[in-house]
Amino acid sequence: MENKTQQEASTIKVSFLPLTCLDLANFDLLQSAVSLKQACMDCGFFYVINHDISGFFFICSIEELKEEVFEQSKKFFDLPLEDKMKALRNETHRGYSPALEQNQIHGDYNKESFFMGTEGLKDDPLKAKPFYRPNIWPDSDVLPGWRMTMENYHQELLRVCKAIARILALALDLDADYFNTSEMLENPIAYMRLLHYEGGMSDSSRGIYGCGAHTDHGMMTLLATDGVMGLQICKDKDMKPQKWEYVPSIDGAYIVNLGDVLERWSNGLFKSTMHRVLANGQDRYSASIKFMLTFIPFFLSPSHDCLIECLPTCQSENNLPKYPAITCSAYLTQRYKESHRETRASPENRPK
Ligand SMILES: O=C(O)CCC(=O)C(=O)O
Ligand SMILES: [Fe+2]
Repeated sequence: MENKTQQEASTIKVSFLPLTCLDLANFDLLQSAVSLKQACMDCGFFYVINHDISGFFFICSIEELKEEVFEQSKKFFDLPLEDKMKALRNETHRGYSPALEQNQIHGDYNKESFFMGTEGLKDDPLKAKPFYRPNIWPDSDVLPGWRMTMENYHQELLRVCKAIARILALALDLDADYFNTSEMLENPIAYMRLLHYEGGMSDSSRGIYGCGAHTDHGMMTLLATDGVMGLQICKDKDMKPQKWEYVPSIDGAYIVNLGDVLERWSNGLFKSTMHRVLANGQDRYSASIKFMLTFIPFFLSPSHDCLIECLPTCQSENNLPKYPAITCSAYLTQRYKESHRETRASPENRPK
């Protein structure tokens, strides 16, 4: 735990951060890849716009779906506690997590959340694996259509993630479709988290935050908020005093941040940057989806033990892999344990 002086100093220097904006409608993928590469090396946070994906016969408005997600999310969190507790989070991290559960444990106060993940299809051998277990849903009589909204959103954001992954692959000097194969993004582990910050005030001198400082575990996170300010990032965790910069929400854009898996794969070239949420007394809602992007051969369960290891384009004789290879299941299991232990795992304590 930082001492009081450091914490106070770390919150004095706050400013807004101008971030790169990735336009998915830009046909010049190489140009997009060049600016994305810079953003990923700089801080791993960027905006994505023009993510509505149109096919021959339809235009799917993810923006409309997003609004519905926020409406439905609010309806759920507005339910009496006893109704929400019927969907209480289970051992595979799905369902409702009340505000008090994380209170004091993570330094996250007044925050309630709802988790859902990727489900294995019927008769799919993956279904038996912990990361593919069935979700828990609120009662459909109480919240009709809730489950469908969340499942559609989850599905649509996977398409946005795949579009971003093409440009990320180019930025890493890989083929555009490197991540979009049946071994990878066809079957990703993707956790969605709805959050409701219940209007308390952060107090850094007492280690109280909406969401304490952390890095995200997976490959990338797509974040939408209701526009209430709160998210901050710290580009250099070793700088004293730490400098925290606000990342504002922009209408029609997602905030994307890279996670630890991509930092490992890219041999530290791309950053998984520490971030936190300051609560400012207002209610705040956010929805994030974390893509784990694992090497999972279609319909093969042993794939849970695939390796996260340095990408071929990120190593050379003079730049040897910095992180040992680790199986995906070992890595994710360890990270989940850490984030549910007594204190939130600090970025310094990530598995080596
Ligand atoms: O609520 C937010 O703005 C950020 C939440 C976050 O960092 C996360 O879900 O990992
Ligand atoms: Fe996060």
